[in-house]
Amino acid sequence: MTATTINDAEVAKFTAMAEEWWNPNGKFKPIHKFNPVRLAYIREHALAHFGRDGSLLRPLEGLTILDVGCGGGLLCEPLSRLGATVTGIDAAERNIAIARLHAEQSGVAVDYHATTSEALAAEGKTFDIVLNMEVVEHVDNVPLYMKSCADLVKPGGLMLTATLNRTARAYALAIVGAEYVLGWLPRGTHDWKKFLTPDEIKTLLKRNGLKVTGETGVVYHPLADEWRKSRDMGVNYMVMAERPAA
Ligand SMILES: C[S@@+](CC[C@H](N)C(=O)[O-])C[C@H]1O[C@@H](n2cnc3c(N)ncnc32)[C@H](O)[C@@H]1O
Ligand SMILES: [Mg+2]
Repeated sequence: MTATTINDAEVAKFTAMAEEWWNPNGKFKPIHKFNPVRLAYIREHALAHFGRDGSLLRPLEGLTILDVGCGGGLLCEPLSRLGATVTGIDAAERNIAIARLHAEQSGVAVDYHATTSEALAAEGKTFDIVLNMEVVEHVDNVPLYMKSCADLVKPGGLMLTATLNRTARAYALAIVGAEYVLGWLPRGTHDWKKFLTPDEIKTLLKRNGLKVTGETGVVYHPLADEWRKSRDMGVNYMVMAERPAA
């Protein structure tokens, strides 16, 4: 049997929620709220890394982006609007169907496929930027997942990872708080044991030939009802890495 990163129960869970992706007040409300800060992070680092002029209408023109575990395409669409050539993949076929329909209705070009990072890496595909946003805590075989995501990064390219830290605070906020007290997320969305610390993520990136070049925490500000970057990586965080040019 070939090794897979697919956890059937996780993929079934996301399949069951697929109709909700583009509802800003639905089950993915936290991701909608979270989207501006991570889009800004991706945009800022893509511009800096590839020497692009942010004042242009489509500053990412000519760059290829792969969004692994793209869900309904909440990142794919705005990145395509910024000019990038975007491919979105997800293990849940239903997500891909919803993402395709929405992109079509919005008049945005995104190349969507129901597949996995390991399948795409086996084909030898590579991209300027690989996004790994809120997925690693939902997969099986994390080493294979991180290796295949890293293999998909071109020499000189970037990989951005966002996930949840395995701390007591993340348990209190992301699981007890978000799922049970506030009801922001359906109960059972996250399994604390599957969370990875920034050091574990960085070790996996380095092991697969990437150089870690940045990291930030992301924290919710209740009064502003807004997520912002922070030095505090204790709950939500993002890590940036690059594959040295060949
Ligand atoms: C929390 S959602 C994040 C969606 C998207 N990246 C975002 O942040 O808007 C996790 C996504 O990963 C997908 N997924 C789970 N396991 C996967 C795997 N092994 N390979 C690819 N996608 C997977 C799920 O179907 C789901 O759409
Ligand atoms: Mg998650």
